[in-house]
Amino acid sequence: MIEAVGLTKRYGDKLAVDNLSFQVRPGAVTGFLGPNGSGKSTTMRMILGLDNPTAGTVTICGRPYRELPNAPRQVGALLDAKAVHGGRSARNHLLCLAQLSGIPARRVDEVLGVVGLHDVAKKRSRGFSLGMGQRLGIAAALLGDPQVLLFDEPVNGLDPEGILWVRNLMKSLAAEGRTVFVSSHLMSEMALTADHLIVIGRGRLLADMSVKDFIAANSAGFARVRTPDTEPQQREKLTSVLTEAGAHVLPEQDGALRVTGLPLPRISDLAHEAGVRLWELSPHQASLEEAYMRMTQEAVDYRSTADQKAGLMQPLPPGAEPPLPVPGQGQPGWYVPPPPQRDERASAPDTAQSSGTSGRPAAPAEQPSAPVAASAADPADSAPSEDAR
Ligand SMILES: Nc1ncnc2c1ncn2[C@@H]1O[C@H](COP(=O)(O)OP(=O)(O)OP(=O)(O)O)[C@@H](O)[C@H]1O
Repeated sequence: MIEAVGLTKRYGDKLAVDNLSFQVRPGAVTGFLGPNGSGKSTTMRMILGLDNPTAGTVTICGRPYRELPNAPRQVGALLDAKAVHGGRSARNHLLCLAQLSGIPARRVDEVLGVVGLHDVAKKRSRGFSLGMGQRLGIAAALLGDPQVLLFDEPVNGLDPEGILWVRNLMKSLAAEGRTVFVSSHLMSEMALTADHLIVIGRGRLLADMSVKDFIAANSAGFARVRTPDTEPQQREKLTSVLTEAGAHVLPEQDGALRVTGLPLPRISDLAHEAGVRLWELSPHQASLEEAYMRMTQEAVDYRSTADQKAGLMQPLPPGAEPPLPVPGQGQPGWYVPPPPQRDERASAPDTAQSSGTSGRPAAPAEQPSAPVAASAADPADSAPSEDAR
């Protein structure tokens, strides 16, 4: 169990972490989400004793990291996969970490197998790809077979097979009763991996709840309605009928309508009364990404501006019309999630009003390629020193 109470970190004028209180419990994967610069890495560094809090406390199993007996055997962490001596081989890097923590050498070969680096164990890590570096960092985190694991962006640079492997690894570690705290910007992956979420923005706690509750609290279900493509007037008629009845109707790119504010049976009745045939009437649940975007849109520090591409734009061909503006775009609170993908439609919940998980299929039951053996490296060896960034 990790517990933060009033955790605060200030760098000069910058309040990086602002009075954070939360618990990360064993037996579950807890996702740590927040926009760029929101304070996730700083929080993780304070958990690991690499930064001192300006105020507040954070403990692991009731003690600050630096007071844990044989901490590398209790806590494993991947903070910065690049923080490796490039001239050392993968095996030697892990051997050094193992020797510092009194971990037997055979454990190094075990974790090299677990992360799939056995064949390149004698190669210098300098030549490793981004994904291989991530795997080496994960191996270091697993080295001491710790009960508490922290991973900062573990799937960064991994290929699809690697992402699936990390997902199953996290879940297996949690299923063994370990505490697994993982940060990521990949919402679709978090929706499949995490049980619980801690979301921060500008250093402050925005949410501490299950993935299911988070989506339900930050998004609304909607109905997708499609009229015959061959009769566009039916679509217009239905749009005005539904709008008059109090629905909010948004056109989707493929010609369907996204309807919120009315239950599915009512949409069906109104269409029937108006003599509009329907080719599709389906319930949809918002994704974790949509819910996250909604919650954090006020807490984003680094946002790209519209790229005008003034000098690059081709003039429109004669007779062509510029794209239609999207209703509400640019207004405060505007956010239109992307249209659902086909596989999401296939796995949507039964009613537009129901809450639930992301609406995606459950994670496949693949197991990691080798038995999960966990362990820890001393994070102090693989992360920059305090305030050194
Ligand atoms: N050593 C430092 N000195 C000064 N400011 C820092 C230092 N470390 C972090 N910060 C600032 O604290 C804020 C939080 O940074 P942090 O790296 O914790 O965010 P993050 O949520 O991990 O971001 P990202 O998702 O981009 O990795 C940022 O504004 C960052 O510039």
